[in-house]
Amino acid sequence: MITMDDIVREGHPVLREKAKEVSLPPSKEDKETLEEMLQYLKNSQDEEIATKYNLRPGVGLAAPQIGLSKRMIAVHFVDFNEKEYSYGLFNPKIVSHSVEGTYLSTGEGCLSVDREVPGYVPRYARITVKATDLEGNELKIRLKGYAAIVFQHEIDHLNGVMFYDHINSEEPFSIPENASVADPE
Ligand SMILES: CC(C)(C)[C@H](NC(=O)Nc1cc(F)cc(F)c1)C(=O)N(CC(=O)NO)CC1CCCC1
Ligand SMILES: [Zn+2]
Repeated sequence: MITMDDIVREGHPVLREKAKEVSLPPSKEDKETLEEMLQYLKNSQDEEIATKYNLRPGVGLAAPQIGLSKRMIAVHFVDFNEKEYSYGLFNPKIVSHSVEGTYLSTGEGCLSVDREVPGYVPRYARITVKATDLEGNELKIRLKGYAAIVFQHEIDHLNGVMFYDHINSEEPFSIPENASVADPE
């Protein structure tokens, strides 16, 4: 099982690499790794297991965060409107996005970053993602709000981008005027 010991922290070069496409159909090994990434998120959100294995509760994980420079991400969360998202995805790609922006009023953190980095992280408010799931289905997923933020955060990891790269260093709590907060009303 994946534990916090398997999660690389900022400073590790793999977090700044552009991850490689996974050749499809995926090898048994790639499929198992992606399943383990999804299982980490489920375990981390289970009070008992998270406590027993000292797991930081996560909503998303990208393969580079376990030292694997491959275009694979896992997400597992419920959004502000109680909609559930649970996916293991190969080669996710943002194929279109809104002009409007969004951000979390709490800012963002990262399983690979053991410190608080204050500031708003501007994201696209709506995105359409194409990817292949664990069953080999080609998906086209339209996302908005918190879900759009999580997917953008994870896909950024595949391109060597960390959330704080988006924070305005002069004015960390400034946001583009066409951005609205993603938090629940
Ligand atoms: C870094 C961390 C603070 C752990 C963040 N979790 C989070 O924002 N909230 C959360 C997590 C739960 F499991 C259950 C719950 F109710 C709330 C997170 O998982 N990530 C994923 C990550 O680091 N991926 O690489 C960071 C989030 C910041 C915005 C989107 C993802
Ligand atoms: Zn992260």
